[in-house]
Amino acid sequence: MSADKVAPPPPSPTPPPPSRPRPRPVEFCKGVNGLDKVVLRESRGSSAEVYLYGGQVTSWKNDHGEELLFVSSKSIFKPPKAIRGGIPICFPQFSNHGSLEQHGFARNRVWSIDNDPAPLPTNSTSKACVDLIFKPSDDDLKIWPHSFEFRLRVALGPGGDLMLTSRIRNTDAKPFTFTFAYHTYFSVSDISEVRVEGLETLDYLDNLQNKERFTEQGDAITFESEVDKVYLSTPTKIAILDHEKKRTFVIRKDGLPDAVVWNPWDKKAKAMADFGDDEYKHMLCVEPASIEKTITLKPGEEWRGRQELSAVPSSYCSGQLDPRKVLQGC
Ligand SMILES: O=P(O)(O)OC[C@H]1O[C@H](O)[C@H](O)[C@@H](O)[C@@H]1O
Repeated sequence: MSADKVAPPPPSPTPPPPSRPRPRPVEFCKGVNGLDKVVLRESRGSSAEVYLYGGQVTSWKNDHGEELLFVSSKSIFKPPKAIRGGIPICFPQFSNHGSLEQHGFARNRVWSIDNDPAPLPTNSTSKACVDLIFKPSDDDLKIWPHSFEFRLRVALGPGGDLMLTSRIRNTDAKPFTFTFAYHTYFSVSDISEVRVEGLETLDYLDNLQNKERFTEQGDAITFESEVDKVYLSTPTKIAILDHEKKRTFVIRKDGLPDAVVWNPWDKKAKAMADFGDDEYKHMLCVEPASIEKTITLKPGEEWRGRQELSAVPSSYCSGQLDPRKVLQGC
C-alpha cells in the first residue's frame, strides 16, 4: 500500500492582537460616602464625574489624566452641605440675591437620572453624556412655591471639551423669576500667575463693596487679594491663562450674560470649614451666570443656559479670543 502524501495543514491564521478594552462611555457607580455618581469617559482618554447630589460635576480630566477642576480636600460630601468645588449649580438664587438660602437649593438636593430626556439640538455626537433631572419636592415647594423641571445634560466632546446644558421649564400655573450660575471652580497652578481675559473694561458689581457698580480699568485681570465680582454683559468667550501650567481654559457660554469671578484669598479661606487654608492659591472661580438680569418664565416656558469648557496648551496670544487661534497657536 503506497502511502498517500498528505499535505500539511494550512497554518492557522495568526490571532489578532488583543484589543484594549474600550472604556465604557457612561458608568454609574458610588463616590465619596457612598453617594451616587456617573463617570463619563471619552475614547481618547478624557473623563468627567457627576454626582447626583447637587447634579454637580466634580471632576474633568484631560486625555493625560490631569484634573482641570478644583475640589477642596476638605470638601464634606455629605448633605446638607454642598460639595466644595467642581461645578455647583446655583438655582433658583445666586448668592444672597434674594430670601432663599445662599445659592439656592439645587446644589444640595439629590437629582435623578433622566432616562427620557427631551431631544436637544446639539452638534456633538458624544456618547459620553448623561442627562439629569431635578423636580422640587413638597418641602422645596414650601421654601419656593413654584413647580419646575430642571434638566441638566453633561457631555464630554471628542476633544475632551466639557459641555453643560441646563433647561428649566415652568410647570406651574403662574410665572416665576430666578437667578442662576454655573459656579465653576478651575484648578490653577498658582493664582498669582493667572490672568483672565475677556472682562477688561466691563462694569461689575463688587460683592465686597455692598454690590456697588464699578468699571474695570486696565488690561487683563490678575489676582493679588480677595475678589468677588459680578461682571455684567460679558462676551460669550472668556479665557483663563495659567502661565505656569502653560494652559488656557476657554469658557464659551450661551444665555448667561454675567460672569462672577471669585477667589476667597487667605482670610476667608481660613474661615471656611470645608476649604484648606492654602487652597485659594490653586483655584479660581469664573462663573457664567444670569444675576443682574433675572429670568422670568411664564407657565409652560423653558429657559436654556449653556457653558462649554476647553483646556488648551498656552500657545495662546494675549487678546486673541478666537478659539481657532487658541487651538492652532498664533
Ligand atoms: O461658600 P459658598 O456659599 O459656596 O459661596 C462661595 C462664593 O460664591 C460666589 O462666588 C459668591 O460671589 C461669593 O460671595 C461666595 O462667597
